[in-house]
Amino acid sequence: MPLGERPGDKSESRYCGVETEFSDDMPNVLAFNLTHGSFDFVVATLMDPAYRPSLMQKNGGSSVLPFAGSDLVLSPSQWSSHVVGKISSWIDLDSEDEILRSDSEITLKQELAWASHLSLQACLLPPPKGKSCANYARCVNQILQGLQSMQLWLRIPLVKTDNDTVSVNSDNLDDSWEIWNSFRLLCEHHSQLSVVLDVLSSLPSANSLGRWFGESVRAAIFSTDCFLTNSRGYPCLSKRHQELVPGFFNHSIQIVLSGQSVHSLTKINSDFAANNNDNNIVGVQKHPLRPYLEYVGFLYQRMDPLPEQERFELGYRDFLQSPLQPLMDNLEAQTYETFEKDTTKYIQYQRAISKALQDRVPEEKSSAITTVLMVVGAGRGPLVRASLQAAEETGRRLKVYAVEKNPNAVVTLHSLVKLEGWEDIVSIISSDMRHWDAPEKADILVSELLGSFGDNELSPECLDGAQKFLKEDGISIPSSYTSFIHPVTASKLYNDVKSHKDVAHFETAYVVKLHNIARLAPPQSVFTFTHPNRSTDKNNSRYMKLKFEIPGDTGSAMVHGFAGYFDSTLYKEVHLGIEPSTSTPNMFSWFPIFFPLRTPICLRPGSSLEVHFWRCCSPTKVWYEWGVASPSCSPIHNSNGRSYWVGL
Ligand SMILES: C[S@@+](CC[C@H](N)C(=O)[O-])C[C@H]1O[C@@H](n2cnc3c(N)ncnc32)[C@H](O)[C@@H]1O
Repeated sequence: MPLGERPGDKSESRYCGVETEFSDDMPNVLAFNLTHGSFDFVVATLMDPAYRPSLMQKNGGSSVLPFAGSDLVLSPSQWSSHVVGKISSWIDLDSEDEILRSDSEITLKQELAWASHLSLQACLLPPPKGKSCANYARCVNQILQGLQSMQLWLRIPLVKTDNDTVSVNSDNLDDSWEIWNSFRLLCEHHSQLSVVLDVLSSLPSANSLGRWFGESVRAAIFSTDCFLTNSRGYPCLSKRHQELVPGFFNHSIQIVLSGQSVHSLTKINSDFAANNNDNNIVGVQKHPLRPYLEYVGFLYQRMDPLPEQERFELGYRDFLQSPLQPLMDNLEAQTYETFEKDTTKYIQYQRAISKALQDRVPEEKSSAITTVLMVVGAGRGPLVRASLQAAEETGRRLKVYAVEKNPNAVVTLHSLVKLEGWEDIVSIISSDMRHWDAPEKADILVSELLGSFGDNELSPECLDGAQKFLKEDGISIPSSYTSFIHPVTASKLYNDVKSHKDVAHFETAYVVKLHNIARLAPPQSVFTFTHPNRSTDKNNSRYMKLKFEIPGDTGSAMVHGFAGYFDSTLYKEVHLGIEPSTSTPNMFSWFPIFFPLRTPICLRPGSSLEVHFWRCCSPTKVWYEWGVASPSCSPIHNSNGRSYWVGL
């Protein structure tokens, strides 16, 4: 039984497992923990802990390996849905002791072969014993090469001691993230290798915890030692631990409970019997960890339900999409329909247009002057509608030209004008705005040609062409837009890009609803474009060098790429954008953009990251190039736009 569906959150259930001792009676382990204890799965030791291959040989013992029962004791679906295999915790593949090392390697291989035979979904690997884990990683890496679909979860204690005196490049050996990082680097970021965090009673700083949300963390093990006791004698967590649990749930990290009950069950059991007025319950004791599970369930239930839009977007989380090319391609009806649902965007445009109309025509002349407004890139008409509503709201007279180069959207525009009775006010022009020979000049030019990175759908090039029919003192809405980036840990995105096994995918920017990422520094602005552009030099190429300072208390972190955003000033103080610190609430037209790095770069606490971004233009295309220069150099990505470009 999952921890339950919260009201309004039917799409996402959360599960809670329990770590169990070795038992060769697996049906009983499942009955006790799942049926009686209400856990969803067990993390069960697969092999008798006393087993050592060298002892078996010496004693000439049986060749039957001492696993926890045969495969037949549970059904295949019970094994795969309810059991995570736990690899013997004594193994130490980096021990100085050759016999122990060899025993460990043999046992690891035997246990993982058995787990594959049982079709388990995942196996929990014990934490590396010391700071050096090369031989352990080598052996796991060998196994990963031939593994079908099973996941390997490396157990890592959640430890980072604060050390204010850490200097750049010093080995901060008190940070367990370093062990994980070494291990996964040795295993080349294998996508079937992930982390399980062992949560301890004291927690690292919030900054340092945040790093883990960009890593592939599958579960968090809470030992009963982490729990405090509330005034009624029941287990509860410290405030910081309490805050961590919803963070785990939000990032699809399952909770596993472990250890012996350290809370007196006498009272809890008598409460249990008193609350269950059922004769059959007499003599039935609660599962010793049930109060802990109920507490975790309580923390889950009290989380705020996801807003409707977030629920709708669950399927898009961390899913890479190619950015639209609305200039080169013609958008489909479905895409326009999605845009048109974003009422927030049109409300912002309407506010901007209203202000511009009021500034353009004083109240006393409102019935005498007709403002010429051109919507360039009108799509199926929502900005035409917003313009007409702004005119009505402000009492200004309007003449509208709706310019659109997509012939299919022009069909919709014609039927809309007829349907709404706009024939006298709105003229439809089926043309590319860059080549239209306008019969008169506009007072206001309204467009929405913005991509997730602002200029990436070639708004600058289109508006440079269109501004020839804007009056000298005319207004462009938007009046400017700026792109932003910051470095992120995003191991899922990195692995998804890597799965294509080519350079081209690493040199492509993706639109993605970022979720399981860690933001390593605040965003900084990259390129700004202002309209109308009255300068004589219409060069839209840009170059920017940025330096990000990594906080000293975070610990080291991995950069897998850069998250990109935009903010646009529509008119005066009316803006619209997705840069996290100023983003327009309840607007969903744009997900962020992601620029990957071919090789992730490790950042030390207190160090700085120097990155270079270029916007390059040729007569036929526009593209970005990017590269890191410090702390180490990456190749320049997307040289000459060889992998990713936007067509003019
Ligand atoms: C992002 S959509 C916005 C559509 C509409 N304004 C809205 O808000 O739903 C951009 C529109 O501009 C059109 N467009 C892009 N470049 C254009 C150009 N050079 N000339 C005319 N239309 C263009 C596209 O076909 C598309 O319909």
